[in-house]
Amino acid sequence: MSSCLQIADDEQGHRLDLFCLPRHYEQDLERVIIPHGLIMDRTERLARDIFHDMGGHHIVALCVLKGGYKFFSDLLDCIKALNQNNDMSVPLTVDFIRLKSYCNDQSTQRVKVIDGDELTALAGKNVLVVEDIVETGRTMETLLSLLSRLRPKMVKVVSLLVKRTPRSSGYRPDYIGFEVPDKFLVGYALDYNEYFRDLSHICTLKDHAKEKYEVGGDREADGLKRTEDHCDGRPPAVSD
Ligand SMILES: O=P(O)(O)OC[C@H]1O[C@H](OP(=O)(O)OP(=O)(O)O)[C@H](O)[C@@H]1O
Ligand SMILES: Nc1nc2[nH]cnc2c(=O)[nH]1
Repeated sequence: MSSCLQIADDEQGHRLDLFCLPRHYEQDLERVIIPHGLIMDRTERLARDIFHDMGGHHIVALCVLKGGYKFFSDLLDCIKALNQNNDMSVPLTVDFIRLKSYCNDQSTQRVKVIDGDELTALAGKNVLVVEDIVETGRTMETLLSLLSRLRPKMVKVVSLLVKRTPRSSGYRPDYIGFEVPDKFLVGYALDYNEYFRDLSHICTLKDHAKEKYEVGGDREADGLKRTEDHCDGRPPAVSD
């Protein structure tokens, strides 16, 4: 089983005033759960593991947008650094796919392919899928089934985060950065209705922030379908 850094369920995280944070989110955040520096340190090690396991062959790194873009960029920078400083090196090319299933802090249970490159180029290739978080596992299982039809030579998945949750299908990526408690996380490109991607640390949200940036109004009364209809990838307007 892939080893990873465990963030315990009773981990309280860190006080906000110990870190630099954007002023526009100061009232919305609860705690810093994973500081940016720790993300970078763990990413460096994941890059080394991937380089040793997959090195020697051309890798197509497939970024799962939007949430995966920061981790993808930092992970590839680390692999590039290894390429420059080792006798062995691995040619890297990149591809992108955009998948969406979350609205507010819940899965709509339908994974939509919004857009992406023509992925037929993945046939016969060693593919490294780069994802920010696995929660239910639905997004990754949908993508892996889509990829299998393209007949790649090999597919490995790296996810920065895996959530410990009873909602999980049991799916585990090949490489995992951190295993995290069952809390909704934002920052480092993880969003809440498109906000908070512009935050460096991974944080929890205050309850009032979930209401402030909510899409679709009263979720209890509206039900899942209406909420899903309102989540079109455009950030809701919020007053300061
Ligand atoms: O394991 P799951 O329960 O399927 O959840 C994981 C997915 O949820 C998020 O995507 P989201 O739908 O929020 O789109 P985004 O990447 O544009 O933020 C995240 O980026 C993963 O792709
Ligand atoms: N931003 C964000 N997206 C998710 N998708 C699945 N789980 C999460 C989460 O905790 N935060």
